[in-house]
Amino acid sequence: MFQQLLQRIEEQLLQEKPLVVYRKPSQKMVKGIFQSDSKIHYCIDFKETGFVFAPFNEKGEVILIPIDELVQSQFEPSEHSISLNNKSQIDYPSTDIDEKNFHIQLVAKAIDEIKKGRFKKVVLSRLMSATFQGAPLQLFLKLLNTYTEAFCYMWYHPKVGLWLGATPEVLVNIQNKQIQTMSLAGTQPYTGDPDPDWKKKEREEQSMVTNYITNALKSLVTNLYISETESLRAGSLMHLRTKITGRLKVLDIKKLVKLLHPTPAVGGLPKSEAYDFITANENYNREFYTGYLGELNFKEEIERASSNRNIENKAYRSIHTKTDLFVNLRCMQIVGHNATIYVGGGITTDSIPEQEWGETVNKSATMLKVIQNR
Ligand SMILES: C=C(O[C@@H]1C=C(C(=O)O)C=C[C@H]1O)C(=O)O
Repeated sequence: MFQQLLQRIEEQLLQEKPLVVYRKPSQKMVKGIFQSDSKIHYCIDFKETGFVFAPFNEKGEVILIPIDELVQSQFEPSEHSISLNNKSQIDYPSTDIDEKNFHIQLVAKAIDEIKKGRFKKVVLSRLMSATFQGAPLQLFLKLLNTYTEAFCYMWYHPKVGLWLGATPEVLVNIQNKQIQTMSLAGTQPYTGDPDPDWKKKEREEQSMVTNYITNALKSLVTNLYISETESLRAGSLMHLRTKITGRLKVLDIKKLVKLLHPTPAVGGLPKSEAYDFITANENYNREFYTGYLGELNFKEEIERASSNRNIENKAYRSIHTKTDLFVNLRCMQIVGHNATIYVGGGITTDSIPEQEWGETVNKSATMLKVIQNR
């Protein structure tokens, strides 16, 4: 069965038609969505059904792959999955000294602006290049094997390109009017401790994200619930996560997504000042990195056991509409045998530029491990 899905993906790529193949965190089901033509469809009012792929730029167009054909199959991660603990195994591509200096100076400039009061937090990123052997589909299989707790995907559109990723971050899950989101920020390498100590800088940086999201949601939801903050492992990294749930007063996905994206976990705070700083200073276009992607308005049939209401003792079914969107992190764009890997980190007044550089190097390991089959 899984073999059939792989064949269908290869066929679609050969025909240069749009597709997305993905697996949600902690699930075994891999879904492939195949578009029957090569057009670019856009998501306009978020009432459409399909797989969305949105850029970081809020004003940029959101691409939609309609569900012309859906093929799904269970995937069993193989026993030979890649080890996530051994940092020394990675061969980091040599960096140009200018590249490193540029990032360090960029972080220093942001810290200055924070001290001047222009904004409180900004997420700064960079790209790096690496070459790989084999086919992109091989890389996707390695992602599935390695990052079982992440949302793993391969997305392709002949007019846009090919992207792969394994993200730990949910933008929002919506089922009927019930929503779940998260504030994810703060990073340290995973050393084997599932609940490490966190410094004040990381705690503050993450709580800024939690506060932003809860304030943004206040007017839209009832029953707002904020969980305890916990450590979350994402491959060879640890983050701080707080889950936030609520019930929408009115189901308006467009409004909700507009409010959440980009969260201060990938943009900054205040939103527009941080955004302006990023676009004026980062020196490259993030495109779909730190955008979002996932299922929009998928119909899901839920079968429930018989109840008193069900006299004939049949299971009864109900149709739910579900939206599951993820933030596009730990991702790369593929052209031929070259991968462009995108990495960033949150800057606050307590940031140390050299360490922020190191954090982007650590984050690049997520994709490099897969590229290098380490
Ligand atoms: C921006 C990235 O990650 C985000 C930034 C984090 C941080 O600043 O600690 C942590 C998780 C993500 O919300 C990235 O992975 O490129």
